[in-house]
Amino acid sequence: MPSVTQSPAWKALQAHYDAQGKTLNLRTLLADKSRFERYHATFTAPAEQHPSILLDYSKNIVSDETLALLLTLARDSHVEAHRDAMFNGSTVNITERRSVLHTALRNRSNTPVKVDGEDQMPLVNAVLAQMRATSDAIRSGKWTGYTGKAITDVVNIGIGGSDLGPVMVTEALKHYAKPGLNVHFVSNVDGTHMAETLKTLDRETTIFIVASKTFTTIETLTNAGTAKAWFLEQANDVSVLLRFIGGGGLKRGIKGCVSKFLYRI
Ligand SMILES: O=P(O)(O)OC[C@H]1O[C@H](O)[C@H](O)[C@@H](O)[C@@H]1O
Repeated sequence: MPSVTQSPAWKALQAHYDAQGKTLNLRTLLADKSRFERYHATFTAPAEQHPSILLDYSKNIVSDETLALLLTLARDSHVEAHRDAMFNGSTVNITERRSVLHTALRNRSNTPVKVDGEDQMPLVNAVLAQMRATSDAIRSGKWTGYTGKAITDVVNIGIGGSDLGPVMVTEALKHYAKPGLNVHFVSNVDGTHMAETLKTLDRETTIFIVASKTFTTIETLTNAGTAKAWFLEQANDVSVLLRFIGGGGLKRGIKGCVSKFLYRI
């Protein structure tokens, strides 16, 4: 594949930067009172009347010409075709030779997303419903710890994307969190991270989530093993199955976790 920096669109953008871009000044750009009108976009959800998301890109150091050249570069690089391929379930993850279906997870319109001719939406909706049922059961106190006490602490064990995603969602939805239900994240394989977290927890009121796409990640498996050993110091072998929820590749799963508590991601 030819390098993007050799393309005419890139060269035109570079020439524009050398001639004018370097000296563009935000104060001068913002003096144009109609700039915001041209440099913003809004999103209105299908069921809503008013926009709920505003993207204001007027504060970027770009002129109309820069923007036009950037868009030409994006079009010439087939960004739109790549975007469409991602949304329709094509194999865009070329290293793992698979589609990336995070877009399907957010597809509330439910339009079919097909992989090898098979619509993935029923599976996505089933897992979302399963997750809703689990979180409702924990929040309402229907699911208790192994001695019957309500859950007070949830520990997410995962690293990389399997840590950052849950952390981000928890931060973003903090407002809706249930008071008294604490969430912890253990990602570091350095034993101190798990040890310091466990120090504050009660086995009778703690539940663990093991998040992993592959279930081969050594840090995650090591930390899950440590947590399991800690749990079994007091609980019995059967109850551990119910206190660990695995998220990730269904096929591999996690030792000591029944399939009912595995969530296919
Ligand atoms: O979700 P997992 O398969 O356990 O992988 C967790 C993480 O492992 C490594 O750190 C990779 O570099 C990350 O990209 C990945 O998110």
